[in-house]
Amino acid sequence: MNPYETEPAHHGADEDGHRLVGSVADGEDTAVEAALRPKELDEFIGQEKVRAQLDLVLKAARARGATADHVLLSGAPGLGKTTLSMIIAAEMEAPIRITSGPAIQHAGDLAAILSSLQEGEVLFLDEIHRMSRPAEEMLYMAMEDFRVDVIVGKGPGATAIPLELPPFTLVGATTRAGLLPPPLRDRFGFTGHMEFYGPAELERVVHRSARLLDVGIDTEGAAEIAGRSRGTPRIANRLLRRVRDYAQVKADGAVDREIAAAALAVYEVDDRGLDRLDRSVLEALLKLFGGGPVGLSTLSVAVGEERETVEEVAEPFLVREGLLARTPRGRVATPAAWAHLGLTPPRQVPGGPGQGDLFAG
Ligand SMILES: Nc1ncnc2c1ncn2[C@@H]1O[C@H](COP(=O)(O)OP(=O)(O)OP(=O)(O)O)[C@@H](O)[C@H]1O
Repeated sequence: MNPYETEPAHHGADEDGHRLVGSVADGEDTAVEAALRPKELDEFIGQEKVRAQLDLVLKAARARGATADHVLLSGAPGLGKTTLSMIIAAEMEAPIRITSGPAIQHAGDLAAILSSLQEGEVLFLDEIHRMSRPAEEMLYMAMEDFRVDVIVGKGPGATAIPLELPPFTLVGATTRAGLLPPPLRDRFGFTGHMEFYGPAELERVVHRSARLLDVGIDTEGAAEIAGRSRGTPRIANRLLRRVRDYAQVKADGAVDREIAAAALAVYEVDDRGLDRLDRSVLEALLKLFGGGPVGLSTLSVAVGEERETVEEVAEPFLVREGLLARTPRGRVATPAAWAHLGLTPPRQVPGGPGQGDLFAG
């Protein structure tokens, strides 16, 4: 692990990338996403607040003939941070360079990138919170003074050679703005928080992508996919591609509610966007432990998964959906979880311990 990493390693990230409902990009996403990215701010669906704020920042910079202020975008994977950074560059009619925090291990790596930027260029730094500390410190000066000190030599003979940089716009992306050290956060002129998308917005994403992929889809078919997309355009686009396959093989290629539901049933994505892993966690919690509380380790053994997989891959969405709660005594199912799986909660003995209490800890 990188000694400078400011966040625990993403045990779950690789696994998440292999799920149909994972929000991290997989190989196929990378290949297809370029074609599906909105190219202008007006084309970008949802995120009204961020869009309106960014629109002002960019228009003002353009009117002044200046380079736009540095922009920080925070939000979960797949919500459109890369897409927005490309839109920023397009709106500023500037070229864009794309890199990521983990790719910059040494300050020298960053110096090489910064010193080759053109005037006005947009530098997109994904996962900026995972950059090494020395690179981060170099970035402070570059952002503020458009200057870096390049250290030449080692030990007592080392000298710092100042290097002027052309003005550029840094667009940093992070899953959690709170992970950034305050001096770095403070150097951004504008921070946009990306929210999960609502069903109506996701429907628009599905319709737009279907048009670009030349897939016939009706309103109900799009709604069916949107409702299972976990608030995330990347997942909506991925589900659409799988539904398209199904429609081509099993029907005439057109997508309606029935086709979408049947296709996603094949892939075990239920009407709320839960997949096999999510449901097996919920089922174990409800059927084996009476809804909890049950400790994470016990729950993970029961599901046959690693602790990290349950905690980092399955739970965040279950918590967000209000199906599972993390309490000091262990994991607890909510009434919505019982309802979602069509099960009836056991009757609690007044004052007595819940069945799952036996397993808590
Ligand atoms: N507002 C939107 N309107 C239409 N499509 C969108 C929107 N936001 C994202 N998408 C689509 O979702 C996909 C993923 O978006 P993007 O790569 O920008 O996400 P991201 O937040 O940068 O993810 P990561 O953090 O993993 O890099 C792209 O194909 C993009 O076209």
